[in-house]
Amino acid sequence: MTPAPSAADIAPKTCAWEIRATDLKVRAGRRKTAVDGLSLSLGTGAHGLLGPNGAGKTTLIRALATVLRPAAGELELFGTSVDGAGDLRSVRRRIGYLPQEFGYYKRFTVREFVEYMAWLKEVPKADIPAAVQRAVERVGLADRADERMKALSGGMVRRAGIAQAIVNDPAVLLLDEPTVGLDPAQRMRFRELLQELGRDTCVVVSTHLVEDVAAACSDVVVFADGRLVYQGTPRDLAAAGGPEDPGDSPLERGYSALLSGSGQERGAW
Ligand SMILES: Nc1ncnc2c1ncn2[C@@H]1O[C@H](COP(=O)(O)OP(=O)(O)OP(=O)(O)O)[C@@H](O)[C@H]1O
Repeated sequence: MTPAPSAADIAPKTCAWEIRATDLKVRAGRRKTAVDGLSLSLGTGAHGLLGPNGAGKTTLIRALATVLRPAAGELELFGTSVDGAGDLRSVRRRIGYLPQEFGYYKRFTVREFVEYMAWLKEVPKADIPAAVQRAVERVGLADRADERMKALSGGMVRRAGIAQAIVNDPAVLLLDEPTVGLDPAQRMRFRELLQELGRDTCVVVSTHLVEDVAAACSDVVVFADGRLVYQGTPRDLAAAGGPEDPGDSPLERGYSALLSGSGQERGAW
């Protein structure tokens, strides 16, 4: 008789890196290779993804969310290859994703929207009400949870988007420009949430706001023209800049110095 599987056999595989890309290429549209030979390993922590317009950040995040399939190279999430050949359901259950633009039914209340996303993520039915309540509380929307989505301001809609991304307690959380439209107080609160989430989650946050990265991320990934330009601590990135580099803060100057070294002009039109 075959022995029953042990708890270790059926527990989710633990791995040093939640995300591992090796010479990864991803296309945006038919022709453009927007991620062009990326090798990168990311574990638990808040990783700030910086790069100029068109660098390939959104394309990378879409590949990590398993929305886009790699064109070449290897991408592993939780040690499982996501080349499109296998069943990705168990991987997707462990991902939270806030796209730059996300769809929702305007007549849904915030609670209904987040509940719906929890159901799509296959959160066990009995756990959904508490998971939704916790998610809306974490983004400061508990008092608006029973209002319809169409009655919310742009910043509140984005906070509802963050709530749906965290409702399944993801092991990998992907946030594409999450602070767009947030007022200063909410941005501060978001930074705290990011720090909190980064303690036990692999968070990748794409942003143009270098200060958000400085305040909330333990690791910075700079991406330009589909390629990795830098990965390291915010402190080391700041040290790469000098007084002659453009920017309002040491980190911005370090970022500018790196981009000009890689042939990119930060902020050039
Ligand atoms: N559907 C598409 N068809 C063709 N090219 C595309 C498509 N989507 C994106 N691109 C191109 O791929 C490159 C990377 O785009 P992407 O949106 O990933 O960059 P990004 O770093 O997120 O930019 P931004 O900071 O402006 O949001 C750009 O050159 C863009 O023009």
